[in-house]
Amino acid sequence: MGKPKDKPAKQAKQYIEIKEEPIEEEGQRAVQPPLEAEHENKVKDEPEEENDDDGGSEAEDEEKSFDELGLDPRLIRALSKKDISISKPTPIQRVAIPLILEGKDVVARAKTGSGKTLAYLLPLLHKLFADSGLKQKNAPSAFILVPSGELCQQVYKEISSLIDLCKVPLKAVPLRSNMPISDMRAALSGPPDILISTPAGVAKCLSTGVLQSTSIADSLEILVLDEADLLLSFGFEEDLKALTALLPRRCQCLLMSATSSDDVDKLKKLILHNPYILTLPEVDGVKDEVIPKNVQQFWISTSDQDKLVHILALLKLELVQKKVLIFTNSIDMSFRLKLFLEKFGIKSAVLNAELPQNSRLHILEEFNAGLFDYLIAGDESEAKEKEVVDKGSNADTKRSKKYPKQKLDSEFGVVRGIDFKNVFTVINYDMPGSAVGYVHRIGRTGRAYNTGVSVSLVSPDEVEILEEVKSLLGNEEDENSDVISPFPLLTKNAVESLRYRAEDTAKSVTRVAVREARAQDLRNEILNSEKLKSHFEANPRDLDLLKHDKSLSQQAPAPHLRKVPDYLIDATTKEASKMVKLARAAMGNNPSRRQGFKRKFKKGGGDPLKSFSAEGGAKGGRKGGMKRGGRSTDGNHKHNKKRKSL
Ligand SMILES: Nc1ncnc2c1ncn2[C@@H]1O[C@H](COP(=O)(O)OP(=O)(O)OP(=O)(O)O)[C@@H](O)[C@H]1O
Repeated sequence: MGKPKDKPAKQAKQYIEIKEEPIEEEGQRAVQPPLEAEHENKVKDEPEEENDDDGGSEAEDEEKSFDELGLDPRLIRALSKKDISISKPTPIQRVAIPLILEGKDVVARAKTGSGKTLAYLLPLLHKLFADSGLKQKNAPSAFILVPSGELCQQVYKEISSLIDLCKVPLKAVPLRSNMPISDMRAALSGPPDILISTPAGVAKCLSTGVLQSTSIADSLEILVLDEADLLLSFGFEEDLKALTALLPRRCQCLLMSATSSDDVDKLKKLILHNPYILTLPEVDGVKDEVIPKNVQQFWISTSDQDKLVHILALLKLELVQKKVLIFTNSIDMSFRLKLFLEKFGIKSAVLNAELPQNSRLHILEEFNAGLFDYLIAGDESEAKEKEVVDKGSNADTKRSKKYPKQKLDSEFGVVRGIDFKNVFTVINYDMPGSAVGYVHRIGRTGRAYNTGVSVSLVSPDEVEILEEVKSLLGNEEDENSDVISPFPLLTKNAVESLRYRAEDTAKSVTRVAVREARAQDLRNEILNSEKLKSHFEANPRDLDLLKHDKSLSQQAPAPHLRKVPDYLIDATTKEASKMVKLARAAMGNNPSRRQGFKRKFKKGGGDPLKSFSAEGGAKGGRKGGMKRGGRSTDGNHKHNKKRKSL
């Protein structure tokens, strides 16, 4: 088994800023300052190391393999056997893995989709392989705490597949706080080596005696807080405090997060001990590293009422590539959109906190497996934040209050951390309520260095939040550089050509129709949920049992709405649509080809989104690129100062 060959701190200096907290005096981890208390340790920068005296160069570090990080060969083989073979570590993995193997506490903040899960899972498994069977235990050796049930399942699947592929006798179990106590007891009998749960799940085990605090103190070796920025905001503070008091001094703690926040700081102070803090550097003062560079971000200025016709034009005229994940801020709006799109023959599924968990997991699995192309996610947590900003001005937000909060699953988190596979386009039908919410939503595309696009529909009420996002992601030194540009492929003509049909159809999607569809979907999914439970127990790999993008309206779409007549589409839009299709064909379904595609277009300067001008038609190459001050849809031209290169 190899050892890390370079000092980890040195290894990826060029990618990640490493800060090491000063050594505290020896003490019990159990004696922790209260959450509110000021942490006494100050973060200090690592001493400057101008020259790489170990001979390591930036290029060499980029080439570092998993093997050179000192990981167990079984894990490396397992990575190569996964559905999408993983051969080279991502930057955060390159830095975090050796530190974790050395036993350090680590705080890792890295952009969405950058591979944080494997950054902690691989060294965690490596350590458990080595320790396996050494000591009789009464509780799991590792706890992985996540903020939502979906993430719990996702992490569990990832661990289970690695354990299976490595053929080691380790056991991981996922836990839900709403599980019956008898199920919890059965899950923890043994005990398993790894427990994946929300903090509430662990708290329930403790309060019901399923887990003993002395067993945790004796057995726990590693604690991971994944999506740490959410753990406190999802209301797990008390549960975490209770657990902290039980942590043995030797327990290694890891904290993973895509964004930094006061909550992350609180957790760091509460739980970690002399951690290495891995954070992304601001490259040349540019802060947009939070969102991967390979995601092109666009916006469209529109009134609230016109959002339907705009999204129809984007999807029906094929101006965005599939798969498409669409965010709304309420469940009602999700169903309204689904019903509306159905009328035009566009099938979609809705994901929301009201559905039973089995259904939600199955919807995610089907979408990830490519069984349908459009998923509408009701991201109500963002609406709540937005309500404060909006003072309740949004009609759909108001309507959603009819559905009492307790009906929704409080551990549902549709946005953050969920690894939606191969989503090319994220559309914000409603803008999220916060800039951080925006980062997490957009992070569902461009994962693992694939390319992606985001398009936000921005009404006058939402301009403020757009500005917040711009200032969060923008380049302080060059105020004119737009991180989010006006969407260049949708012309005013294209929108107008669909306006009559869209407005006429929108009238038929009444509140009553929405309410009925919502109730119908819930009934279907409750039935499905039971079938799913038993079916998946018997056939864990079968994805084809139930389809979630079924039509909810009674009538089939009218033929004239299903197909947009040729005479309605102007030449510019046809050209734009053709280019998007060509781009899709060039990429195929294989995500790994996307990178190659991007390189290909880069060389020729012909990425359609970069080179197409809605005014002048597609010309390819730099000359044909969107001009300064060029105009996309009405109202956007003023903001079209300069396009960010990717
Ligand atoms: N070294 C790698 N090479 C290629 N793909 C990878 C690598 N590591 C992870 N991935 C893939 O990248 C995707 C995103 O990884 P992951 O979910 O860990 O991101 P994340 O940083 O946790 O994002 P988020 O902050 O949104 O949760 C996953 O599909 C994962 O399988």
